[in-house]
Amino acid sequence: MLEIRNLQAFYGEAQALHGIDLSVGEGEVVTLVGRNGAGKTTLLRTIIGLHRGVKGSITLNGTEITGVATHKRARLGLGWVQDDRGIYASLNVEENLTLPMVTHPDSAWSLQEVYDAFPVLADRRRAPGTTLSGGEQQMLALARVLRTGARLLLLDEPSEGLAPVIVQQIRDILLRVKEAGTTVLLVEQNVKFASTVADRHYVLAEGSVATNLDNTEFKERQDELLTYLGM
Ligand SMILES: Nc1ncnc2c1ncn2[C@@H]1O[C@H](COP(=O)(O)OP(=O)(O)OP(=O)(O)O)[C@@H](O)[C@H]1O
Repeated sequence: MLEIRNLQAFYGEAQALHGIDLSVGEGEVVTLVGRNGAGKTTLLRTIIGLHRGVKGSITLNGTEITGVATHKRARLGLGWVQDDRGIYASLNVEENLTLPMVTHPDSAWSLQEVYDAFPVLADRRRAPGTTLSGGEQQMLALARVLRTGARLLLLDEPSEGLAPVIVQQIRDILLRVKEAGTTVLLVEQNVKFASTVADRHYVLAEGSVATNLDNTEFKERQDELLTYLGM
């Protein structure tokens, strides 16, 4: 579904990605792990089209998208949950949920499906974006992208800073998303969380792929990875 070849990204003169090769198959859940500054967020931003200064190839279902505008990439099936969650503070929960453009009606979640999956959003449907807790914001951000019907979700640290009970709910939703056949590429520093949702993992180091592990190998090497990541 997603094929990345020799991807390089720059901030001015400084090179942040040094020739990334990566692929994500249809229906797979794949994580990007790595120390701070390894290039995970830059890679996601490059895939969604928010980063300029890029060389190399990114294809989505066989279509080269490196020169394609971000909104057109969304129409091709990419959905992005950014790390600041991108909630409209002046709108309430339901308005935030009804705003996104549905790009793929067959896989788009209805409001009712969202409320069934995230009861807290149903309870808070009239609450302004500004009053939501971190966990509620993360759920809303995820729910909004599910409303579009995106076929490949790009998530930047969905579990970051959340209470264990919320992390568990996010995990359950991701497992449901996966069961429905949606493909997911996520940045995830929580190794335990990553191992409960993903099929494969790319470990990035200094803008390159250090290693690519299936989930069995990843679990076997969990202690080593935790030490490497400084956790
Ligand atoms: N706006 C920027 N201007 C210049 N350099 C940047 C900018 N954003 C990131 N970088 C550099 O690009 C490299 C990759 O950063 P990136 O944020 O993608 O890493 P990351 O793995 O997502 O780290 P973190 O977990 O801390 O978010 C780092 O060397 C970082 O210093």
